[in-house]
Amino acid sequence: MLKLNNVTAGYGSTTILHGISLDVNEGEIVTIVGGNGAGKSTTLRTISSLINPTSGSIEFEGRDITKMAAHKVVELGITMVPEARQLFPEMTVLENLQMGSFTKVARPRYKEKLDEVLTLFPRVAERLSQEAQSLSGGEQQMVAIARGMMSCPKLMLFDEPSLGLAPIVVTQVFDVVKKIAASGTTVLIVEQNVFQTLQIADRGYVIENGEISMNGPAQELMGNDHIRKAYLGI
Ligand SMILES: Nc1ncnc2c1ncn2[C@@H]1O[C@H](COP(=O)(O)OP(=O)(O)OP(=O)(O)O)[C@@H](O)[C@H]1O
Repeated sequence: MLKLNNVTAGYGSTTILHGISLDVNEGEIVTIVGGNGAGKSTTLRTISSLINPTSGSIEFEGRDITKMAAHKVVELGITMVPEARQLFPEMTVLENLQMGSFTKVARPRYKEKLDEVLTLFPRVAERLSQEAQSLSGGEQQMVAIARGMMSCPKLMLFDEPSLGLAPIVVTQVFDVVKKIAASGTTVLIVEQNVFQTLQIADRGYVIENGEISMNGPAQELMGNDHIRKAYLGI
């Protein structure tokens, strides 16, 4: 479904990703794990076309999206749930959800998707008229995920959805990601919370200093000595 071939990218003259290659197959949950500053968010920004690769290519459903404008990538069915939520703080929860359904594909399905996300997130349903900035961190994360779902994505990119949340909320977030995948949306998730992410993922890639240092089935990575020492603290 998604294929990165030897992608190099960065900011200005600073190269952050040094030839990243990875695949995501339809129906999978794939994770990219790694420490601070390894290049996880940069990888997602590059897939979303917020950053253009300096070399290499990106394909989605057989189509070359390497140089496509970001809004066209969303139209094709790739939606990112950004790090730190990035809601529109002074808009209500409902207005934030409406912002998610601006695409051609999503507009006619607005009502159906709204019902779906409000069933999945009953706490969000209770807070539709509240300003987004007045929600708790966990509630904001749920709204950010719900807003992403409103665009009817085929592939959802999650950028550290567990960041800064209490452990019980982190577990709820991972449960929601699993449900989204079970309902047919393919998931690529980047996380520092290596243990819980590998538990829900089918496959994983480890990124270190902008390079993929290891990849394989999630269960296998969880048993790997280097990963256990470096990321799981075992
Ligand atoms: N807008 C930017 N301009 C310049 N450098 C940036 C920018 N955004 C990120 N970087 C740099 O790119 C490197 C990789 O950052 P990135 O956000 O991709 O890492 P990450 O793996 O997601 O880390 P974290 O888990 O800490 O968010 C870091 O050294 C960071 O300082």
